[in-house]
Amino acid sequence: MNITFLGTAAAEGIPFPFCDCLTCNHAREHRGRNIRKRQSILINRDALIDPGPDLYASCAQLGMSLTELRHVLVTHNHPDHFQPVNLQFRAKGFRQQTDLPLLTLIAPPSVLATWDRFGSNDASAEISRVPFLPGDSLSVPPYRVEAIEATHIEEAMNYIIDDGRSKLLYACDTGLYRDRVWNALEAHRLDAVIMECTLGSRMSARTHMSVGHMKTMLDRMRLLGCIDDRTQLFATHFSHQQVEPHEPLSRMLLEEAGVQCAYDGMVLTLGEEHSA
Ligand SMILES: O=c1ccn([C@@H]2O[C@H](COP(=O)(O)O)[C@@H](O)[C@H]2O)c(=O)[nH]1
Repeated sequence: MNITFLGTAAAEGIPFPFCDCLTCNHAREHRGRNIRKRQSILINRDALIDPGPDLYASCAQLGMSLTELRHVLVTHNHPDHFQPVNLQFRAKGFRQQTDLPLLTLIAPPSVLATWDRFGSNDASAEISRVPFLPGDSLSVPPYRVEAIEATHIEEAMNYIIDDGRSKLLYACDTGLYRDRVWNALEAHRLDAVIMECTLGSRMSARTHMSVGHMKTMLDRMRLLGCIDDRTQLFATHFSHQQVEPHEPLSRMLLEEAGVQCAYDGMVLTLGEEHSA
């Protein structure tokens, strides 16, 4: 499974244009891995999680097209994770010379309501919708997708994605899992975990993760046998208000939690990593 981080920031991005905190100012001055677009990942070339506000800019910057995209999974109904216009522009009039595969839109009902409220049309966007909720699973070859309940807003989900060779847990956005979620997770042996660490080392909250909470979650996963020393661990979805620039943040995450710090353009081939 190839995974490309299209964006690694929380709602505001880094730098946030309306902010002059140290992290935002450092990013403007030093750029590189300090610049973070809003959170989204591409799996292989055919599955995308969270088509947020920076999707087109990320693809342009990384030289990637989405013409092979077949599955879009949405975690929850927040505007930094789902922007209907990204998919509305799949309509034929906007790409007259290009045929696209039918797209499966896997999303909670609240996201599908947003899709409808923005005047979207499934037929013209060549989309087949699949209402999805925590506890649901389905097969969209080559993937098996399972949703577990996130601790964030109503209907928010994290996804377990299995391509038959490797299994990924995508854990954005969430706070500490509720007890009932661990029963569902227990059955899984994970090759990679991508977990939000919105709050860095500065604070804790119920609906987002700090490095302390991340360690608590990973310790419990280890105890249950979901992860072991071979599992690759990544932190992402950082808030400019809570984290330092990329280098000190990377050091802190590695030292305190044994976790790698994701950056925009990072590519994982489960077991390897190199820049796009
Ligand atoms: O505990 C928190 C929660 C949020 N923030 C900041 O707010 C934005 C938006 O958060 P959402 O919960 O995803 O709506 C987030 O990017 C943080 O910058 C926070 O600092 N602490």
